[in-house]
Amino acid sequence: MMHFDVVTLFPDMISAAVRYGVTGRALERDIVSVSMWNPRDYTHDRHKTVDDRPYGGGPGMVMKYQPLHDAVHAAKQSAGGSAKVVYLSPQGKVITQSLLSDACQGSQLILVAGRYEGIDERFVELDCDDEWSIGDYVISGGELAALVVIDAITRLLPGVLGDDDSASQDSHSDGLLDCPHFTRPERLQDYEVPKVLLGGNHAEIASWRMKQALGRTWQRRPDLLEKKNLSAEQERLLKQFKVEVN
Ligand SMILES: NC(=O)c1ccc(NCc2cccc(O)c2)nc1
Repeated sequence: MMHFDVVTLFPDMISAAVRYGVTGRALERDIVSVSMWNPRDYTHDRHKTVDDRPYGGGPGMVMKYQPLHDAVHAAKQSAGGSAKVVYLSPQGKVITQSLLSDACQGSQLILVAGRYEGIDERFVELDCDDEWSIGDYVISGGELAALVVIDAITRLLPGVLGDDDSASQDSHSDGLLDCPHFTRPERLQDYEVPKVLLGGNHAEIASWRMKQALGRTWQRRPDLLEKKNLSAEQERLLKQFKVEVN
């Protein structure tokens, strides 16, 4: 059982989003659990203050250390597991499929979702083990980033996806982009389904799919291809793809 604990000022945002699809089924089957911890519940002043003005001036507010620290402490107590605390921010390490598959090994992940201009740096330094980013852009809070992490990790857990190998067939699971997919009708306007997919030759279909994955990666994300050591067969298929497109 993997425990996700989300420290967030908007707990309903998290609980509402994880109820659907793959994550919803994983919750029902107790493969994962998701708990929310609201820093506002760990304030002790009348106004339940979670933010304050930035030292040095400037626009916006900064989340205070103490409510965040106490919320994380409560999350750690709840599952007693070896919890890893991750702060989601544009300043973090950009997540990849391999980083997420490594994260599957742990049993408890505490995800801290910031709002406002950010959080007191001393919380990042003292209480967080890692800082992750879902990409080089800024959104209004870390909650959507936490949901991306929860979804992407949950899919990788054993038993979550239908036939296990569909996760391994995911794009980016072998460092390549996904191949094209088709379903009925066979003909749409002048665009036909590739004939090879209509036959039953599974070996031929598998190599067509690999060729397409290699070709699309070469065309759209050559940076990913740089990182890959291709097998002789993959090199042959990519070469064939390049000939066919020219
Ligand atoms: N790329 C991301 O993972 C990401 C994460 C959070 C976020 N917004 C909240 C926030 C939190 C901290 C600093 C800050 O500047 C903004 N925006 C983008």
